[in-house]
Amino acid sequence: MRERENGLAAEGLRVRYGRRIVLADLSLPPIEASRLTVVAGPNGAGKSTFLRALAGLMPVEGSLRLDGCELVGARPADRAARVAYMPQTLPQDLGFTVLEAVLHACRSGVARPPTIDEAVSRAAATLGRLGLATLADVPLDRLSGGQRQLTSLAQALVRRPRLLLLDEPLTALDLHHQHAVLSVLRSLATEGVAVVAVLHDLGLAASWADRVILMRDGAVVADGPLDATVTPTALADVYCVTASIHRHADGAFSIAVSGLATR
Ligand SMILES: Nc1ncnc2c1ncn2[C@@H]1O[C@H](COP(=O)(O)OP(=O)(O)OP(=O)(O)O)[C@@H](O)[C@H]1O
Repeated sequence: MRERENGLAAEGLRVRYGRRIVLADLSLPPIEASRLTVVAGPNGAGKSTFLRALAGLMPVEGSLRLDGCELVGARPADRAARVAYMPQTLPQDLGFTVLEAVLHACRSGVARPPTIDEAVSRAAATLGRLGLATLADVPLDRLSGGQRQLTSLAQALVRRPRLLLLDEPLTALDLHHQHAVLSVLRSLATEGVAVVAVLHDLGLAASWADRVILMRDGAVVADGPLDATVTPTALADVYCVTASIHRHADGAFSIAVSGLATR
C-alpha cells in the first residue's frame, strides 16, 4: 500500500478479448478522488472495456491502485467494498421492486455487508437523493426506461464506493434528469468519491466535468480539463469531424459540426 496516494492510478494497463489486445499499456495520471472525470471517444474506442477493467470485470495486466491499494488480483469482495460499477445495460432483475433491487445491490458481493437496518436506511437515502422514493415498491418491469436507469444508478450509489464507475448513465434520461444526476455526481465527488463516467455528450461534460479523458483505438489521446482536450484538432483526430467550438459569454459550450471526414 502506498500511503499518500489518493484516487485511482493506472499503469501499463493491458486488456485483451481473446488474442486481440483492446487496451494496450494504458497509463494515466491519477484519477483523483473529489473529481468528476468523463471518459469520451468514438464508438469502439475502448471506453466500456476501460471501465469494466477498472471494475474488475475482466482480466487485466498492469497495475491499478485505489488510494494506494492494488486492485489487480484483489479479492472480489474487497474490491466490491470500494468500487461500484453501473453498466450500460438496464437492471435485469425484473421480479424485484425498486427497493428490493437497491437493497440487493447494497448487500451482495461485499465481504462485510451492512445489516438489514443499515441497508434499508442507506437504500431509502439513495432513493430519496435520486427522486425515486415514490417508486420504492414498484416492480422493475413496471418502470419506464429512464426510471430503470435511475434504479441502476441507485444500485451503484447505495454501495457508498470510493470509486464510482458509470457507463453512459444518462442515455435514457430527459434533460432535467440528466442534469439532476450530474448534480448528484458532482456532490458525490465533493464528498470525496472518485467519479468516472463514460459520456458521449461533450456539452454535458463541458458543464460538469473536471477532467476529460479522450480515447481512440484503445489508447488515451487527450487528458485534462475540457477546454484543453476538446479542441477542433482533437475532434477531427478522434471523431473525424470538422467542427468549431464556441464558448459563449455565459460560459455555455457548444460544438458546431460542419463536415464529416473518413480515416
Ligand atoms: N466481448 C467482446 N469480445 C470481443 N471484442 C469485444 C467485446 N466487447 C468489445 N469488444 C471490442 O473491443 C473494442 C472496444 O469496445 P468497447 O465496448 O470498449 O468500446 P466503447 O468505446 O465503449 O464503444 P461504444 O461507445 O460504442 O459503447 C471494440 O472494437 C469492440 O468490438
